[in-house]
Amino acid sequence: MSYEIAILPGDYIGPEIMAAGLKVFAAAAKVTNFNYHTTTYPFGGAAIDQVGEPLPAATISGTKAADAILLAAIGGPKWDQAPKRPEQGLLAIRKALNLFANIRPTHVNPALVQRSPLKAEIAQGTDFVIVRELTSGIYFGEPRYQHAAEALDTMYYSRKEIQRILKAGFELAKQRRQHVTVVDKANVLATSKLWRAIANEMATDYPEIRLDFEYVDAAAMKIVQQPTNFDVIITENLFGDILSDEAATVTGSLGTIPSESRGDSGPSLYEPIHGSAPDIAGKGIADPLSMINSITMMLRNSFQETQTADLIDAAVTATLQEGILPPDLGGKATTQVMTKAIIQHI
Ligand SMILES: NC(=O)c1ccc[n+]([C@@H]2O[C@H](COP(=O)([O-])OP(=O)(O)OC[C@H]3O[C@@H](n4cnc5c(N)ncnc54)[C@H](O)[C@@H]3O)[C@@H](O)[C@H]2O)c1
Ligand SMILES: CC(C)[C@H](C(=O)O)[C@@H](O)C(=O)O
Ligand SMILES: [Mg+2]
Repeated sequence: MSYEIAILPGDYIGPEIMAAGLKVFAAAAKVTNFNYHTTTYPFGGAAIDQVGEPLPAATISGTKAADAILLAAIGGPKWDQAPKRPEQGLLAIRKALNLFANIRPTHVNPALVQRSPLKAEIAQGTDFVIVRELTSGIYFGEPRYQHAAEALDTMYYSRKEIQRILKAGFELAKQRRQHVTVVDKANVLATSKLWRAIANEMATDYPEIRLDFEYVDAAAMKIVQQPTNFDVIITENLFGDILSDEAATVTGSLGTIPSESRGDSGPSLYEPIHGSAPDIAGKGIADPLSMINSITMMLRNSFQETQTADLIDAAVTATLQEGILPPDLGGKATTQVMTKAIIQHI
């Protein structure tokens, strides 16, 4: 049995952290005899440069046929004025593969409590997951236009779209601490009012789950004030985008957080939640942990390969405990030094 993994290195620090992650993966897989095969596809700005299109047809068909997809990050100033931006490719692949549920964990690693910008007593024990709706909402709603005098975006949600993301969140909460917080703006937005109504209906199917609601502005405050109060946050596309960068920072750095984007069937896509970090690209200092953590998330969730994932996780923790940290976590270790140190622990 060998798994087929589609690799999308992307732009700026994307190829740097992808290379690091794949080295760590290969070292661990060798020890556990885990079999896999990778195929690399152009995506994002790199694909615009190669073929004039951020999501080429071959990348769609190759990723669809794979068992899982690893993406590093796309975008950057080089393509900011391009007729089609790399980000359009990212939205398009999420839509093409129906990856409506985006799972973004916020876990404060005990080895990194001191790196959180929050006081240690507030940060420690933080362990929640943001379940972000990924293929609808204001990112995709029609009509949309930009004219010189005015512009329009539309926030749209159908009942079916809300039901399936809420279900994903409730099911996840069943395996965790049975607590769901739906984050919305139901004091203003019609879409949020529908989310609340459907969440309350669905709650009757999940009597074991404690369900509460927070307005997004208050939730943004509570994520830094009492992050341990959350277990599973379910929220719409744009709110989830914003809150997940905030939540990531509580853990010490945006540079460590992975994500899974999944649908009802077909391969999941695993990627760091951060972007292509053009400000540090080419300097060799990108934190590879977000990519490495995306690989362990893939191993656990798509392949049920806990042995290889545990091996990598233990090597990462041992490295951090030795005080080998990248600059975003307050250390001096380059991407290469981090990668070598982690491999030495495998
Ligand atoms: N999924 C994706 O591919 C994705 C996600 C977010 C943003 N983007 C794109 O990335 C580009 C840059 O966006 P941005 O600068 O607003 O956000 P960003 O997430 O790339 O960077 C924000 C800050 O975090 C730092 N950072 C991020 N990842 C890091 C890592 N692994 N190690 C160390 N530091 C890290 C950066 O140096 C920067 O200071 C934009 O084109 C944006 O659209 C892509
Ligand atoms: C690059 C951008 C389109 C993307 C998003 O907003 O979804 C990113 O910020 C993310 O969080 O994956
Ligand atoms: Mg984002």
